[in-house]
Amino acid sequence: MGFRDYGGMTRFSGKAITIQCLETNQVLRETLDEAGEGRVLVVDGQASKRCALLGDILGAKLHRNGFSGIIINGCVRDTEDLGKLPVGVKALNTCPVKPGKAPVGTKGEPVTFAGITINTGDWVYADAGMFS
Ligand SMILES: O=C([O-])CC(=O)C(=O)O
Ligand SMILES: [Mg+2]
Repeated sequence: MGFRDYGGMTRFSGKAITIQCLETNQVLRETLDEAGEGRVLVVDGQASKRCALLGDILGAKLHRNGFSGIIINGCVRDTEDLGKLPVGVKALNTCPVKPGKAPVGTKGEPVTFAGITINTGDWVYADAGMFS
């Protein structure tokens, strides 16, 4: 599936919180305002490479609010800054295009990509070999 590491940590773990969205990251933005409590965001962006769902600003919030990391079936941007954060960020690729802001998507529903289904509350253990 070709997931790559863009965060400062390649090993991270925590309880999953699942999101599905397509080329818009408003549901992700709102979720990042919660207390992370070591959780891992698992975002099914449906493998779109047309825009990035996370960049330096949301990445900083991910760290500040106490999430362990994020796994995105989609793209990120601002990767130089993401790499300085002590959180995990796995994504398919980079894309310079910003996402839409429409509040469209699901949160807390099971997501399926890379051949596995992840539910909110599942424990996720990520390392450098994950999904590669
Ligand atoms: O614009 C966005 O939503 C993504 C982004 O670049 C950031 O989080 O810095
Ligand atoms: Mg940015």
